[in-house]
Amino acid sequence: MQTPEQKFELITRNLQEYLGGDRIKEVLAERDLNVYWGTATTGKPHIGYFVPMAKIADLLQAGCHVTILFADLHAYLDNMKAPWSLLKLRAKYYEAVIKAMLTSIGVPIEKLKFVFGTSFQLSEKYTLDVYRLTAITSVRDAKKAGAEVVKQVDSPLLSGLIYPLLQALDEEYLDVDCQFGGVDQRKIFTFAEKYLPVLGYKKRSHLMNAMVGGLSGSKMSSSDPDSKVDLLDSAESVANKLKKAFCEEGNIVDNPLLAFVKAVIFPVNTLGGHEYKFEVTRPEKFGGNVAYGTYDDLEKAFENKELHPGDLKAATAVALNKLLEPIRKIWEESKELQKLTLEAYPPPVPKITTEVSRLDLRVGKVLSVESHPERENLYVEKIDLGEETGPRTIVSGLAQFVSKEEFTGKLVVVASNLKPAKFAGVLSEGMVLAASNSDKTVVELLEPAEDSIIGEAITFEGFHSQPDAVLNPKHKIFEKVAVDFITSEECIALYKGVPFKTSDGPVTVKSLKGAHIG
Ligand SMILES: N[C@@H](Cc1ccc(O)cc1)C(=O)O
Repeated sequence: MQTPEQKFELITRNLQEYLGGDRIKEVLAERDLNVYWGTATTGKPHIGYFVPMAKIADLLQAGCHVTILFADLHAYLDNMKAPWSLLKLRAKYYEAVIKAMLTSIGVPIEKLKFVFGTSFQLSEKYTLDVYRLTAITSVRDAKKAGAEVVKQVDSPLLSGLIYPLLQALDEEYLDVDCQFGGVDQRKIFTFAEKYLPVLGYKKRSHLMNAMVGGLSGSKMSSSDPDSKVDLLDSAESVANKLKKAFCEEGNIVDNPLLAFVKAVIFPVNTLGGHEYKFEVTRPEKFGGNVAYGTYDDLEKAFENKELHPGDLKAATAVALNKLLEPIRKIWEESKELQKLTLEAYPPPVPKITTEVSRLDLRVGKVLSVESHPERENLYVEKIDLGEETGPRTIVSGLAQFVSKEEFTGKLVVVASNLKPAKFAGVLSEGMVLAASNSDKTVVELLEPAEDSIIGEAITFEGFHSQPDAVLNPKHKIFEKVAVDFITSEECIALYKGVPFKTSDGPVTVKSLKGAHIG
Protein backbone atom coordinates (compact mmCIF):
# COMPACT_ATOMS: atom_id res chain seq x y z
CA MET A 1 0.00 0.00 0.00
CA GLN A 2 1.25 3.45 -0.88
CA THR A 3 0.66 6.44 1.34
CA PRO A 4 -0.95 9.54 -0.16
CA GLU A 5 2.46 11.20 0.06
CA GLN A 6 4.10 8.41 -1.93
CA LYS A 7 1.35 8.65 -4.53
CA PHE A 8 1.81 12.39 -4.77
CA GLU A 9 5.54 11.92 -5.24
CA LEU A 10 4.97 9.41 -8.04
CA ILE A 11 2.33 11.57 -9.71
CA THR A 12 4.55 14.64 -9.80
CA ARG A 13 8.05 13.20 -10.33
CA ASN A 14 9.98 14.16 -13.48
CA LEU A 15 7.44 16.84 -14.35
CA GLN A 16 8.53 20.27 -15.44
CA GLU A 17 5.74 21.90 -13.49
CA TYR A 18 2.38 21.36 -11.82
CA LEU A 19 -0.42 23.67 -10.70
CA GLY A 20 -2.85 22.99 -7.87
CA GLY A 21 -0.73 20.50 -5.89
CA ASP A 22 -2.73 21.18 -2.73
CA ARG A 23 -5.98 20.15 -4.38
CA ILE A 24 -4.33 16.93 -5.56
CA LYS A 25 -3.20 16.21 -1.99
CA GLU A 26 -6.69 16.85 -0.67
CA VAL A 27 -8.14 14.31 -3.10
CA LEU A 28 -5.44 11.74 -2.40
CA ALA A 29 -6.17 11.94 1.32
CA GLU A 30 -9.64 10.56 0.51
CA ARG A 31 -9.51 8.60 -2.75
CA ASP A 32 -7.55 7.98 -5.93
CA LEU A 33 -7.11 10.75 -8.46
CA ASN A 34 -8.98 11.01 -11.78
CA VAL A 35 -6.67 12.31 -14.50
CA TYR A 36 -6.80 12.67 -18.27
CA TRP A 37 -4.30 13.26 -21.00
CA GLY A 38 -5.53 14.47 -24.39
CA THR A 39 -3.91 14.41 -27.78
CA ALA A 40 -5.16 16.09 -30.93
CA THR A 41 -5.22 13.47 -33.68
CA THR A 42 -3.20 15.38 -36.27
CA GLY A 43 0.14 14.21 -37.76
CA LYS A 44 1.64 10.82 -36.99
CA PRO A 45 2.80 10.60 -33.37
CA HIS A 46 6.59 10.53 -33.02
CA ILE A 47 8.99 9.29 -30.35
CA GLY A 48 8.43 12.43 -28.28
CA TYR A 49 5.11 10.84 -27.27
CA PHE A 50 7.03 8.43 -25.06
CA VAL A 51 7.43 11.26 -22.54
CA PRO A 52 3.73 11.50 -21.62
CA MET A 53 3.42 7.71 -21.91
CA ALA A 54 6.03 7.29 -19.17
CA LYS A 55 4.04 9.64 -16.96
CA ILE A 56 0.84 7.74 -17.66
CA ALA A 57 2.63 4.65 -16.37
CA ASP A 58 3.48 6.57 -13.18
CA LEU A 59 -0.11 7.71 -12.79
CA LEU A 60 -1.44 4.17 -13.06
CA GLN A 61 1.11 3.02 -10.55
CA ALA A 62 -0.07 5.72 -8.19
CA GLY A 63 -3.56 4.26 -8.42
CA CYS A 64 -4.98 7.04 -10.60
CA HIS A 65 -7.96 6.48 -12.89
CA VAL A 66 -6.53 7.58 -16.21
CA THR A 67 -8.47 8.58 -19.30
CA ILE A 68 -6.84 9.10 -22.68
CA LEU A 69 -8.68 11.52 -24.91
CA PHE A 70 -8.31 11.32 -28.67
CA ALA A 71 -9.19 14.92 -29.45
CA ASP A 72 -10.43 14.45 -33.01
CA LEU A 73 -12.52 17.62 -33.12
CA HIS A 74 -9.51 19.61 -31.89
CA ALA A 75 -7.44 18.21 -34.76
CA TYR A 76 -9.98 19.80 -37.09
CA LEU A 77 -10.31 23.07 -35.18
CA ASP A 78 -6.54 23.61 -35.33
CA ASN A 79 -6.35 24.83 -38.91
CA MET A 80 -7.87 21.61 -40.22
CA LYS A 81 -4.64 19.75 -39.48
CA ALA A 82 -6.88 16.73 -39.85
CA PRO A 83 -9.37 17.36 -42.65
CA TRP A 84 -12.96 16.37 -41.84
CA SER A 85 -12.88 13.43 -44.25
CA LEU A 86 -9.89 11.89 -42.45
CA LEU A 87 -10.95 12.67 -38.88
CA LYS A 88 -12.20 9.19 -37.95
CA LEU A 89 -9.26 7.46 -39.60
CA ARG A 90 -6.70 9.67 -37.86
CA ALA A 91 -8.34 9.04 -34.50
CA LYS A 92 -8.25 5.28 -35.16
CA TYR A 93 -4.59 5.49 -36.10
CA TYR A 94 -3.79 7.35 -32.90
CA GLU A 95 -5.69 4.82 -30.86
CA ALA A 96 -3.72 1.95 -32.38
CA VAL A 97 -0.32 3.59 -32.13
CA ILE A 98 -0.76 4.93 -28.59
CA LYS A 99 -1.95 1.54 -27.39
CA ALA A 100 1.08 -0.05 -29.06
CA MET A 101 3.41 2.44 -27.35
CA LEU A 102 1.87 1.78 -23.96
CA THR A 103 2.14 -1.95 -24.47
CA SER A 104 5.75 -1.58 -25.55
CA ILE A 105 6.67 0.07 -22.25
CA GLY A 106 4.69 -2.45 -20.23
CA VAL A 107 1.60 -0.40 -19.31
CA PRO A 108 -1.54 -2.53 -18.91
CA ILE A 109 -3.91 -0.82 -21.33
CA GLU A 110 -7.00 -2.48 -19.89
CA LYS A 111 -6.61 -0.19 -16.89
CA LEU A 112 -7.04 2.90 -19.05
CA LYS A 113 -10.17 4.50 -20.42
CA PHE A 114 -10.06 5.68 -24.04
CA VAL A 115 -12.45 8.38 -25.23
CA PHE A 116 -12.96 10.19 -28.54
CA GLY A 117 -13.66 13.91 -28.35
CA THR A 118 -16.61 13.86 -30.74
CA SER A 119 -18.29 11.17 -28.61
CA PHE A 120 -19.30 13.82 -26.08
CA GLN A 121 -18.35 17.25 -27.46
CA LEU A 122 -21.35 17.40 -29.78
CA SER A 123 -24.01 16.87 -27.12
CA GLU A 124 -26.57 19.60 -26.57
CA LYS A 125 -25.32 20.35 -23.07
CA TYR A 126 -21.68 20.57 -24.09
CA THR A 127 -22.54 22.72 -27.09
CA LEU A 128 -24.49 25.12 -24.95
CA ASP A 129 -21.53 25.34 -22.58
CA VAL A 130 -19.30 26.23 -25.52
CA TYR A 131 -21.64 29.13 -26.32
CA ARG A 132 -21.79 30.17 -22.68
CA LEU A 133 -18.03 30.20 -22.62
CA THR A 134 -17.74 32.22 -25.86
CA ALA A 135 -20.02 34.79 -24.25
CA ILE A 136 -17.66 35.42 -21.34
CA THR A 137 -14.25 34.90 -22.96
CA SER A 138 -12.51 37.87 -24.55
CA VAL A 139 -10.93 37.30 -27.95
CA ARG A 140 -7.66 38.39 -26.34
CA ASP A 141 -7.79 35.64 -23.69
CA ALA A 142 -8.78 32.99 -26.22
CA LYS A 143 -5.92 34.00 -28.51
CA LYS A 144 -3.41 34.03 -25.69
CA ALA A 145 -4.56 30.62 -24.44
CA GLY A 146 -3.97 28.92 -27.76
CA ALA A 147 -0.80 30.75 -28.78
CA GLU A 148 1.60 27.85 -28.18
CA VAL A 149 -0.67 25.03 -29.23
CA VAL A 150 -2.79 26.23 -32.12
CA LYS A 151 -0.84 26.81 -35.33
CA GLN A 152 -0.34 30.55 -35.72
CA VAL A 153 -1.16 31.78 -39.21
CA ASP A 154 -1.38 35.15 -40.96
CA SER A 155 -5.12 35.18 -41.05
CA PRO A 156 -6.18 33.34 -37.86
CA LEU A 157 -9.40 31.37 -37.98
CA LEU A 158 -12.24 31.49 -35.50
CA SER A 159 -11.86 27.73 -34.90
CA GLY A 160 -8.45 28.33 -33.37
CA LEU A 161 -9.97 30.67 -30.79
CA ILE A 162 -12.60 28.14 -29.80
CA TYR A 163 -10.06 25.34 -29.41
CA PRO A 164 -8.90 26.26 -25.88
CA LEU A 165 -12.50 26.73 -24.75
CA LEU A 166 -13.36 23.15 -25.65
CA GLN A 167 -10.22 21.85 -24.02
CA ALA A 168 -11.20 23.61 -20.79
CA LEU A 169 -14.71 22.15 -20.93
CA ASP A 170 -13.32 18.65 -21.48
CA GLU A 171 -12.08 18.69 -17.88
CA GLU A 172 -15.63 19.04 -16.66
CA TYR A 173 -17.13 16.55 -19.11
CA LEU A 174 -14.47 13.91 -18.50
CA ASP A 175 -15.16 14.38 -14.83
CA VAL A 176 -11.53 14.56 -13.72
CA ASP A 177 -9.61 16.19 -10.89
CA CYS A 178 -6.63 16.91 -13.02
CA GLN A 179 -5.44 17.34 -16.61
CA PHE A 180 -1.99 16.25 -17.74
CA GLY A 181 -0.20 17.57 -20.84
CA GLY A 182 3.02 19.04 -22.20
CA VAL A 183 4.21 22.33 -20.79
CA ASP A 184 3.17 23.84 -24.15
CA GLN A 185 -0.42 23.48 -22.88
CA ARG A 186 0.26 25.78 -19.92
CA LYS A 187 -1.74 28.77 -21.18
CA ILE A 188 -4.74 26.59 -21.95
CA PHE A 189 -4.47 25.10 -18.47
CA THR A 190 -4.44 28.50 -16.75
CA PHE A 191 -7.30 29.57 -19.01
CA ALA A 192 -9.29 26.57 -17.77
CA GLU A 193 -8.43 27.36 -14.16
CA LYS A 194 -9.75 30.87 -14.63
CA TYR A 195 -12.92 30.15 -16.60
CA LEU A 196 -14.39 26.86 -15.37
CA PRO A 197 -15.28 28.40 -11.98
CA VAL A 198 -17.02 31.26 -13.80
CA LEU A 199 -19.32 28.67 -15.39
CA GLY A 200 -19.93 27.18 -11.95
CA TYR A 201 -17.57 24.24 -12.45
CA LYS A 202 -14.70 23.02 -10.32
CA LYS A 203 -11.18 24.33 -10.89
CA ARG A 204 -8.86 21.47 -11.89
CA SER A 205 -5.18 20.82 -11.17
CA HIS A 206 -2.62 20.53 -13.95
CA LEU A 207 0.45 18.40 -14.54
CA MET A 208 3.01 19.33 -17.20
CA ASN A 209 5.84 17.33 -18.70
CA ALA A 210 8.87 18.94 -20.35
CA MET A 211 8.93 18.96 -24.14
CA VAL A 212 11.66 16.99 -25.89
CA GLY A 213 13.42 18.92 -28.59
CA GLY A 214 13.77 17.88 -32.20
CA LEU A 215 16.95 16.08 -33.11
CA SER A 216 18.27 18.98 -35.14
CA GLY A 217 17.96 21.27 -32.13
CA SER A 218 14.50 22.75 -32.57
CA LYS A 219 11.09 21.38 -31.52
CA MET A 220 10.40 17.93 -32.91
CA SER A 221 8.12 18.54 -35.83
CA SER A 222 6.49 16.48 -38.51
CA SER A 223 7.44 19.01 -41.16
CA ASP A 224 11.20 18.48 -40.74
CA PRO A 225 11.71 14.78 -41.49
CA ASP A 226 15.26 14.66 -40.13
CA SER A 227 14.23 16.15 -36.79
CA LYS A 228 11.43 13.66 -36.32
CA VAL A 229 11.66 9.97 -35.62
CA ASP A 230 8.41 8.24 -36.43
CA LEU A 231 7.29 5.39 -34.21
CA LEU A 232 7.27 3.14 -37.24
CA ASP A 233 10.60 4.17 -38.76
CA SER A 234 12.82 1.20 -39.57
CA ALA A 235 15.73 0.38 -37.25
CA GLU A 236 18.22 1.60 -39.87
CA SER A 237 16.36 4.84 -40.40
CA VAL A 238 16.31 5.46 -36.64
CA ALA A 239 20.06 4.90 -36.46
CA ASN A 240 20.63 7.18 -39.46
CA LYS A 241 18.52 10.01 -38.09
CA LEU A 242 20.28 9.84 -34.74
CA LYS A 243 23.63 9.84 -36.51
CA LYS A 244 22.69 13.14 -38.17
CA ALA A 245 21.34 14.65 -34.95
CA PHE A 246 22.91 17.73 -33.42
CA CYS A 247 25.23 16.55 -30.60
CA GLU A 248 28.47 18.38 -29.77
CA GLU A 249 31.23 16.76 -27.78
CA GLY A 250 31.06 17.81 -24.13
CA ASN A 251 27.98 20.01 -24.68
CA ILE A 252 25.28 18.92 -22.22
CA VAL A 253 23.18 22.07 -22.40
CA ASP A 254 22.06 22.10 -26.01
CA ASN A 255 21.88 18.40 -26.68
CA PRO A 256 18.70 16.82 -28.04
CA LEU A 257 20.13 13.31 -27.69
CA LEU A 258 20.85 13.64 -23.98
CA ALA A 259 17.50 15.36 -23.47
CA PHE A 260 15.77 12.41 -25.06
CA VAL A 261 17.67 9.83 -23.03
CA LYS A 262 16.83 11.77 -19.89
CA ALA A 263 13.15 12.25 -20.68
CA VAL A 264 12.41 8.88 -22.25
CA ILE A 265 15.03 6.15 -22.08
CA PHE A 266 15.72 6.27 -18.35
CA PRO A 267 12.15 6.89 -17.11
CA VAL A 268 10.64 4.24 -19.38
CA ASN A 269 13.21 1.59 -18.49
CA THR A 270 13.06 2.23 -14.75
CA LEU A 271 9.26 2.07 -14.47
CA GLY A 272 8.14 0.16 -11.42
CA GLY A 273 11.58 0.46 -9.85
CA HIS A 274 13.32 -1.74 -12.44
CA GLU A 275 17.09 -1.82 -12.49
CA TYR A 276 18.42 -0.36 -15.72
CA LYS A 277 21.78 0.38 -17.23
CA PHE A 278 22.31 2.46 -20.36
CA GLU A 279 24.83 0.39 -22.27
CA VAL A 280 27.48 1.67 -24.65
CA THR A 281 29.43 -0.77 -26.75
CA ARG A 282 32.71 0.41 -28.25
CA PRO A 283 36.06 -1.08 -29.20
CA GLU A 284 38.73 -1.54 -26.55
CA LYS A 285 40.91 1.17 -28.11
CA PHE A 286 38.12 3.76 -27.54
CA GLY A 287 37.72 2.75 -23.92
CA GLY A 288 35.74 -0.47 -24.23
CA ASN A 289 32.14 -1.08 -23.19
CA VAL A 290 30.56 1.02 -20.45
CA ALA A 291 27.16 1.13 -18.77
CA TYR A 292 25.55 3.96 -16.82
CA GLY A 293 23.12 3.23 -14.01
CA THR A 294 21.70 6.75 -13.80
CA TYR A 295 21.19 9.60 -16.20
CA ASP A 296 23.45 11.80 -14.09
CA ASP A 297 26.35 9.38 -14.49
CA LEU A 298 25.86 9.39 -18.22
CA GLU A 299 25.68 13.17 -18.36
CA LYS A 300 28.82 13.57 -16.32
CA ALA A 301 30.73 11.18 -18.57
CA PHE A 302 29.59 13.09 -21.64
CA GLU A 303 30.48 16.44 -20.13
CA ASN A 304 33.95 15.18 -19.24
CA LYS A 305 34.34 13.93 -22.79
CA GLU A 306 34.71 10.35 -21.61
CA LEU A 307 31.84 9.50 -23.91
CA HIS A 308 32.06 10.51 -27.54
CA PRO A 309 28.97 11.81 -29.46
CA GLY A 310 29.26 8.96 -31.97
CA ASP A 311 29.06 6.38 -29.19
CA LEU A 312 26.18 8.17 -27.47
CA LYS A 313 24.26 8.23 -30.74
CA ALA A 314 24.81 4.55 -31.45
CA ALA A 315 23.85 3.55 -27.91
CA THR A 316 20.73 5.72 -27.99
CA ALA A 317 19.71 4.17 -31.31
CA VAL A 318 19.96 0.70 -29.77
CA ALA A 319 17.93 1.72 -26.70
CA LEU A 320 15.31 3.47 -28.82
CA ASN A 321 15.00 0.59 -31.25
CA LYS A 322 14.27 -1.69 -28.31
CA LEU A 323 11.23 0.47 -27.56
CA LEU A 324 10.16 0.65 -31.18
CA GLU A 325 10.61 -2.99 -32.11
CA PRO A 326 7.35 -4.20 -30.50
CA ILE A 327 5.43 -1.39 -32.22
CA ARG A 328 6.91 -2.25 -35.62
CA LYS A 329 6.04 -5.88 -35.01
CA ILE A 330 2.38 -5.11 -34.34
CA TRP A 331 2.23 -3.26 -37.66
CA GLU A 332 4.13 -5.91 -39.59
CA GLU A 333 1.67 -8.53 -38.43
CA SER A 334 -1.46 -6.56 -39.19
CA LYS A 335 -2.57 -5.94 -42.77
CA GLU A 336 -5.42 -3.92 -41.31
CA LEU A 337 -3.12 -1.46 -39.54
CA GLN A 338 -1.00 -1.10 -42.66
CA LYS A 339 -4.14 -0.26 -44.61
CA LEU A 340 -5.32 2.15 -41.92
CA THR A 341 -1.97 3.95 -42.02
CA LEU A 342 -2.25 4.51 -45.77
CA GLU A 343 -5.85 5.67 -45.49
CA ALA A 344 -5.28 8.00 -42.55
CA TYR A 345 -2.11 9.48 -44.04
CA PRO A 346 -2.47 9.14 -47.80
CA PRO A 347 0.89 9.77 -49.45
CA PRO A 348 0.79 12.88 -51.64
CA VAL A 349 0.36 12.09 -55.31
CA PRO A 350 3.56 13.16 -57.04
CA LYS A 351 2.78 15.91 -59.51
CA ILE A 352 3.97 15.89 -63.06
CA THR A 353 4.48 18.67 -65.53
CA THR A 354 3.07 18.36 -69.05
CA GLU A 355 1.89 20.88 -71.60
CA VAL A 356 -1.37 21.30 -69.68
CA SER A 357 0.73 22.88 -66.93
CA ARG A 358 1.47 25.77 -69.30
CA LEU A 359 -2.18 26.65 -69.95
CA ASP A 360 -3.96 29.19 -67.80
CA LEU A 361 -7.61 28.15 -67.68
CA ARG A 362 -9.81 30.36 -65.52
CA VAL A 363 -13.39 30.66 -64.38
CA GLY A 364 -15.04 33.65 -66.04
CA LYS A 365 -18.49 35.19 -65.80
CA VAL A 366 -20.13 36.33 -69.00
CA LEU A 367 -21.32 39.93 -68.48
CA SER A 368 -22.73 40.62 -71.94
CA VAL A 369 -23.06 39.03 -75.37
CA GLU A 370 -23.28 40.96 -78.67
CA SER A 371 -23.44 39.77 -82.23
CA HIS A 372 -20.22 40.28 -84.17
CA PRO A 373 -20.63 43.26 -86.53
CA GLU A 374 -19.47 41.28 -89.61
CA ARG A 375 -19.72 37.52 -89.00
CA GLU A 376 -23.04 36.01 -88.06
CA ASN A 377 -21.53 32.84 -86.55
CA LEU A 378 -19.55 34.92 -84.02
CA TYR A 379 -20.40 36.54 -80.69
CA VAL A 380 -18.44 39.28 -78.94
CA GLU A 381 -18.62 38.88 -75.16
CA LYS A 382 -17.46 40.84 -72.15
CA ILE A 383 -16.20 38.32 -69.61
CA ASP A 384 -15.17 39.03 -66.02
CA LEU A 385 -12.08 37.06 -64.95
CA GLY A 386 -11.78 38.87 -61.64
CA GLU A 387 -8.95 41.00 -63.01
CA GLU A 388 -8.20 44.53 -61.85
CA THR A 389 -7.89 45.59 -65.46
CA GLY A 390 -11.61 44.91 -65.92
CA PRO A 391 -13.53 42.42 -68.08
CA ARG A 392 -12.01 41.02 -71.24
CA THR A 393 -13.42 41.11 -74.74
CA ILE A 394 -13.64 37.62 -76.18
CA VAL A 395 -14.86 36.44 -79.58
CA SER A 396 -16.50 32.99 -79.78
CA GLY A 397 -17.95 30.98 -82.67
CA LEU A 398 -21.02 29.99 -80.70
CA ALA A 399 -23.81 31.98 -82.34
CA GLN A 400 -25.43 28.94 -83.98
CA PHE A 401 -25.32 26.85 -80.80
CA VAL A 402 -26.03 28.98 -77.75
CA SER A 403 -28.57 31.80 -77.47
CA LYS A 404 -27.52 35.19 -76.13
CA GLU A 405 -29.92 34.78 -73.21
CA GLU A 406 -28.53 31.42 -72.26
CA PHE A 407 -24.92 32.61 -72.58
CA THR A 408 -25.27 35.87 -70.64
CA GLY A 409 -24.58 35.61 -66.93
CA LYS A 410 -23.08 32.14 -67.23
CA LEU A 411 -19.91 30.88 -65.57
CA VAL A 412 -17.53 29.61 -68.27
CA VAL A 413 -14.00 28.30 -68.66
CA VAL A 414 -11.66 30.70 -70.43
CA ALA A 415 -8.22 29.94 -71.86
CA SER A 416 -6.71 33.19 -70.62
CA ASN A 417 -3.08 33.11 -71.74
CA LEU A 418 -3.53 32.68 -75.49
CA LYS A 419 -2.00 35.46 -77.54
CA PRO A 420 -4.79 37.98 -78.32
CA ALA A 421 -5.93 37.61 -81.93
CA LYS A 422 -8.28 39.47 -84.29
CA PHE A 423 -11.45 37.87 -85.59
CA ALA A 424 -12.79 39.85 -88.51
CA GLY A 425 -11.53 43.07 -87.00
CA VAL A 426 -12.42 42.41 -83.32
CA LEU A 427 -9.55 41.65 -80.93
CA SER A 428 -10.26 38.59 -78.79
CA GLU A 429 -8.40 38.31 -75.45
CA GLY A 430 -9.05 34.65 -74.77
CA MET A 431 -11.18 31.70 -75.68
CA VAL A 432 -14.30 30.22 -74.15
CA LEU A 433 -14.06 26.42 -73.95
CA ALA A 434 -16.85 24.24 -75.29
CA ALA A 435 -17.36 20.60 -76.24
CA SER A 436 -18.63 19.52 -79.62
CA ASN A 437 -19.78 16.28 -81.21
CA SER A 438 -17.83 14.84 -84.13
CA ASP A 439 -19.75 16.53 -86.94
CA LYS A 440 -19.92 19.83 -85.03
CA THR A 441 -23.71 19.96 -85.06
CA VAL A 442 -23.96 20.18 -81.27
CA VAL A 443 -21.74 22.48 -79.21
CA GLU A 444 -22.04 22.86 -75.41
CA LEU A 445 -20.29 25.22 -73.03
CA LEU A 446 -18.01 23.91 -70.29
CA GLU A 447 -19.74 24.78 -67.03
CA PRO A 448 -17.83 25.23 -63.77
CA ALA A 449 -19.82 24.14 -60.69
CA GLU A 450 -22.08 26.97 -59.60
CA ASP A 451 -20.15 28.12 -56.51
CA SER A 452 -16.83 28.36 -58.34
CA ILE A 453 -15.05 31.66 -57.80
CA ILE A 454 -14.73 34.14 -60.65
CA GLY A 455 -11.09 34.24 -61.74
CA GLU A 456 -10.00 31.03 -60.02
CA ALA A 457 -7.77 28.63 -61.93
CA ILE A 458 -8.96 25.29 -63.24
CA THR A 459 -6.74 22.57 -61.77
CA PHE A 460 -5.92 19.01 -62.74
CA GLU A 461 -5.03 16.71 -59.87
CA GLY A 462 -1.54 15.32 -60.18
CA PHE A 463 -0.43 18.00 -62.65
CA HIS A 464 1.60 21.06 -61.82
CA SER A 465 0.27 24.45 -62.77
CA GLN A 466 2.98 26.71 -64.18
CA PRO A 467 1.25 28.74 -66.85
CA ASP A 468 3.22 30.75 -69.40
CA ALA A 469 2.41 34.46 -69.21
CA VAL A 470 1.41 34.30 -72.89
CA LEU A 471 1.57 31.14 -74.97
CA ASN A 472 3.59 31.46 -78.13
CA PRO A 473 1.10 30.63 -80.91
CA LYS A 474 3.86 29.09 -83.02
CA HIS A 475 4.30 26.26 -80.51
CA LYS A 476 0.61 25.31 -80.68
CA ILE A 477 0.54 24.34 -77.00
CA PHE A 478 -3.20 24.75 -76.63
CA GLU A 479 -3.88 22.68 -79.74
CA LYS A 480 -1.63 19.87 -78.51
CA VAL A 481 -3.20 19.76 -75.06
CA ALA A 482 -6.74 19.97 -76.43
CA VAL A 483 -6.26 16.63 -78.19
CA ASP A 484 -6.53 15.08 -74.72
CA PHE A 485 -9.54 17.15 -73.61
CA ILE A 486 -12.61 14.99 -73.72
CA THR A 487 -15.91 14.65 -71.85
CA SER A 488 -16.63 11.53 -69.80
CA GLU A 489 -19.70 9.27 -69.70
CA GLU A 490 -20.82 11.45 -66.77
CA CYS A 491 -20.38 14.61 -68.92
CA ILE A 492 -17.35 15.71 -66.88
CA ALA A 493 -14.60 17.57 -68.72
CA LEU A 494 -11.34 15.58 -68.53
CA TYR A 495 -7.68 15.97 -69.45
CA LYS A 496 -6.10 12.52 -69.87
CA GLY A 497 -8.85 11.12 -67.68
CA VAL A 498 -8.40 13.75 -64.93
CA PRO A 499 -11.33 16.12 -64.27
CA PHE A 500 -11.15 19.86 -64.82
CA LYS A 501 -11.67 21.13 -61.27
CA THR A 502 -12.50 24.30 -59.42
CA SER A 503 -12.87 24.82 -55.68
CA ASP A 504 -16.50 23.78 -56.07
CA GLY A 505 -15.87 20.54 -57.91
CA PRO A 506 -15.64 19.25 -61.47
CA VAL A 507 -16.47 21.14 -64.66
CA THR A 508 -19.28 19.59 -66.72
CA VAL A 509 -21.23 19.90 -69.97
CA LYS A 510 -24.96 19.53 -70.43
CA SER A 511 -25.20 16.26 -72.36
CA LEU A 512 -22.24 15.49 -74.62
CA LYS A 513 -20.29 12.31 -73.79
CA GLY A 514 -16.93 11.39 -75.27
CA ALA A 515 -16.91 14.77 -76.99
CA HIS A 516 -13.85 16.81 -77.87
CA ILE A 517 -13.23 20.10 -76.11
CA GLY A 518 -11.66 23.12 -77.71
N1 LIG B 1 -4.15 20.53 -26.92
C1 LIG B 1 -3.76 19.15 -26.99
C2 LIG B 1 -4.90 18.28 -27.38
C3 LIG B 1 -6.06 18.29 -26.43
C4 LIG B 1 -7.32 18.63 -26.88
C5 LIG B 1 -8.41 18.60 -26.03
C6 LIG B 1 -8.22 18.26 -24.71
O1 LIG B 1 -9.28 18.26 -23.86
C7 LIG B 1 -6.95 17.93 -24.23
C8 LIG B 1 -5.88 17.96 -25.11
C9 LIG B 1 -2.63 19.02 -28.01
O2 LIG B 1 -1.99 19.93 -28.34
O3 LIG B 1 -2.37 17.95 -28.52
